[in-house]
Amino acid sequence: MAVQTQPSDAVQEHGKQHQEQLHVGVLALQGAFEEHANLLRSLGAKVTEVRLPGDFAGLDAIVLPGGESTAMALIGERWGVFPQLREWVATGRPVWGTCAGMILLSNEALMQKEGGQALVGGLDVEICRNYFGSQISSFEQPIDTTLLGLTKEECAGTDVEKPYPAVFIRAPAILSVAGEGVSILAKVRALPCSKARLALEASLNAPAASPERSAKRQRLEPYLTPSEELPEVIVAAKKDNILVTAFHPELTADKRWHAYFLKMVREAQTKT
Ligand SMILES: NC(=O)CC[C@H](N)C(=O)O
Repeated sequence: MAVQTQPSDAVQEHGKQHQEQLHVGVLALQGAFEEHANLLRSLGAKVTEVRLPGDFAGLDAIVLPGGESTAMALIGERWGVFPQLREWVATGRPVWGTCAGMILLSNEALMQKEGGQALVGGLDVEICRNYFGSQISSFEQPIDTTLLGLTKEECAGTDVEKPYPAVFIRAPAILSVAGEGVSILAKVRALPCSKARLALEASLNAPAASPERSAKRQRLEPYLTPSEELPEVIVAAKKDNILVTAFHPELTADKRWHAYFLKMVREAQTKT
């Protein structure tokens, strides 16, 4: 009997698929993790819900969903998943934070809950929690996504020219970028809600007069001073393998942000 030395087409095909399937962890402590998992699966990824340090094994990327960043931080510290996330981000592995997840990935968060909150950090930006207001001030806003540079094929059939329907729910906004190399992917024009405005003003009162305080005043000035045009805030940004969006791409049928993230993960793999 002839010995088969070449793998059959079926085996090769299976091997190819196996090699190409991305394995994405979705932080599942609280919030909209299931919706992310479903969308990622629909784009061909294998998904694991991450609750404990042992759940990181074999992952190519992690998504931090929307929800309540303070609750996630409390559980995440207690269950030991936050220290591991910090290491994940610090070693340059791909990660995407949406809404609460974006708060967790920023190095500085204004309007924190009383007593402060733990962050994962990694992206050198200053964000303001609940910039746009409370739950009842939720809104949908079309945003331009041409900067993502996706083709129609990469977007699972979505018309990339069409504005993207971004859903904002108690969303944060990026007010300033401190470090080098942060690409701004989307902006919207909006004033801070009254609570956020008060918090921004209060943050300028401490510490005592110092060069840091005047630098901060300069950064926050556009959000506090009335002008003809509404101030612009950043709602999507990327640096190396960190992606953040203030809105909730898992709550729409449009898959372009998930497709973009998976593309970013594949590119990260070819670089290593
Ligand atoms: N929809 C959301 O993820 C809201 C985030 C929430 N404002 C927080 O601070 O965690």
